[in-house]
Amino acid sequence: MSTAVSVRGLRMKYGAAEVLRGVDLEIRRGEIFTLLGPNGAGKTTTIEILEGFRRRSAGEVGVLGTDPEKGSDAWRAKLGIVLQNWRDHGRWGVRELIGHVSEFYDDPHDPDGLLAAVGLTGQAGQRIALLSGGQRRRLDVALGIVGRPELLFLDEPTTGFDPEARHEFHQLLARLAAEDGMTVLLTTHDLVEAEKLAHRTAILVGGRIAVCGTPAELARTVQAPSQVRWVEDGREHVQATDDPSQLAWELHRRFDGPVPGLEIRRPSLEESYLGLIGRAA
Ligand SMILES: Nc1ncnc2c1ncn2[C@@H]1O[C@H](COP(=O)(O)OP(=O)(O)OP(=O)(O)O)[C@@H](O)[C@H]1O
Repeated sequence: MSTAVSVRGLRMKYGAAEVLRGVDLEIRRGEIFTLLGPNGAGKTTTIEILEGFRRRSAGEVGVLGTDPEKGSDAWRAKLGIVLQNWRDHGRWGVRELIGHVSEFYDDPHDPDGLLAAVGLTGQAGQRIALLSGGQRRRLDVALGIVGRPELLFLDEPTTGFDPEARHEFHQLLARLAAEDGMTVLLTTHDLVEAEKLAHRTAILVGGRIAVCGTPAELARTVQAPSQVRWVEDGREHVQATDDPSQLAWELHRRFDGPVPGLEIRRPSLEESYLGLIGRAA
C-alpha cells in the first residue's frame, strides 16, 4: 500500500465554530509532508484527528489503512507522535528516559546513536528539567522516533531550534525518510522550512487546503504578480503583472527609448504566501 494518510471532506466543529471545512489530503508512504498555515488555521486539530486523539465532526480519514477512531494498540505502535507540549519528565535523565521508552518497542533505535543523531550526546546524563527549550524539543523528537515509527507526526517541531539544530534536524528527517521509508507529517508556520524539508506541502487557510504541491509547484501557484513601476507625466505609475518583461517592452516602445524610473519587483515567496493567507482567510 502506497498511501500513508488519506483524508476526504474532513470537518471539525468546536461548538458553533467550524475550524475544518472540508479538508482533503493524500500523503504517500516515505513522503515528508508539511502542513503550513497561520495561527489558528487548524493544523494541530488536523494532526490530533489523524493521531486518534480527537473525534472529527465529519469526513473520511485513513491512517496506515485504519480509521484513527478505531485504531488498535498495534496500529498506535506504528505511529511516532511529538506534541507541541510534551508531558513533563523533568526529574528523569535524558539517556535514562530514552532508554526506558525504547524498551517498549520491538526494534527501537539504539538510544546512544539516537542521542548523537539529535545532537544531545553532551546532555546524556543531564536532568530533563535543566535542558534549554531547543534541547528539550530535540529530546521530544528523539522520543517520537525511538520506536522506528512508520508514520511520524511532528507538531511545530523546530520551534526554539537555533539555525544549526534546525539544519541537523532536517537532515535527520530526510535520512529517516530515505533509509527507513518513514513517512513524516509536520506542521510549521515557516514557509522556508517547508520549502527546504518537504517533498510536498499543503497550506491550510480558512479551514480548507488552499494549495498543495511540491516546492516548485507551490512557488508557481503561490507566487504573486510582479510590480512594474515607472514615471510618466511627472507621476509614478505601478502595475501588477505576471509578465513584467512584456510590460517593460511595451513601455519601452511607448517611450521610444529608456523608460523613466523603471523598476521591476518580483515578490519573495514569503511575501506571496502572506498575501495568499491574507486573501484566503
Ligand atoms: N479544544 C478546543 N475547543 C475549542 N476550540 C478549540 C479547541 N482546540 C482548538 N480550538 C480552536 O480551533 C482553532 C484551530 O486551532 P488549532 O490549534 O488546530 O490551530 P493551529 O493551526 O494548530 O494553530 P497554531 O499555529 O497557533 O498552533 C483555533 O481557533 C482554536 O482556538
